[in-house]
Amino acid sequence: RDDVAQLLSLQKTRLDVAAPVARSKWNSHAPIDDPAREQAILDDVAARAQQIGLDAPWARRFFQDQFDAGKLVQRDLHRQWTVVHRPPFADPPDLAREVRPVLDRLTPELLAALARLDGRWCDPAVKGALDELAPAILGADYAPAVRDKAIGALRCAK
Ligand SMILES: O=C(O)C(=O)C[C@]1(C(=O)O)C=C[C@@H](O)C=C1
Repeated sequence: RDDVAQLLSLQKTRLDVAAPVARSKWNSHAPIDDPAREQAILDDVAARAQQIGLDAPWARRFFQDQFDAGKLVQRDLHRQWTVVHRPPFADPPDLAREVRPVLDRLTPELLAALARLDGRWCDPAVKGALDELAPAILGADYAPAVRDKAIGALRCAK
């Protein structure tokens, strides 16, 4: 249960970075989707996963889900700001120097949390903890669609 809580908290911390990314891109007009950046993270994830004995294709899928969940958050914010004709932010965060390093620090922490759970997604205790804690930890601030996207790879496949 503690391992699940820790994983979900790290996922929440990563999702919380979507808002500063969105503010930076609102000012710079950079597209929300950055496939080259995603590819670079996924290649790093696959290499690190192998080193710690995690299934690399599965780890990629998990991180793709984290990108997609974050992009739902970014798009929703941009939609709201478009509706109200929001002017540029006065003090936007610097994407490369301030925001992406936060995401990069979370990558090995997330992988370690995943490795601790060791693929036990069908273990009743893990399933129960996920069902109970995902709404509490992720659902506190994020819509069900965001939460479900973020935990897609953690669901028992049986
Ligand atoms: O770094 C960015 O530009 C982001 O928008 C963040 C992020 C991510 O979650 O890591 C999400 C979407 C982009 O396609 C690339 C990466």
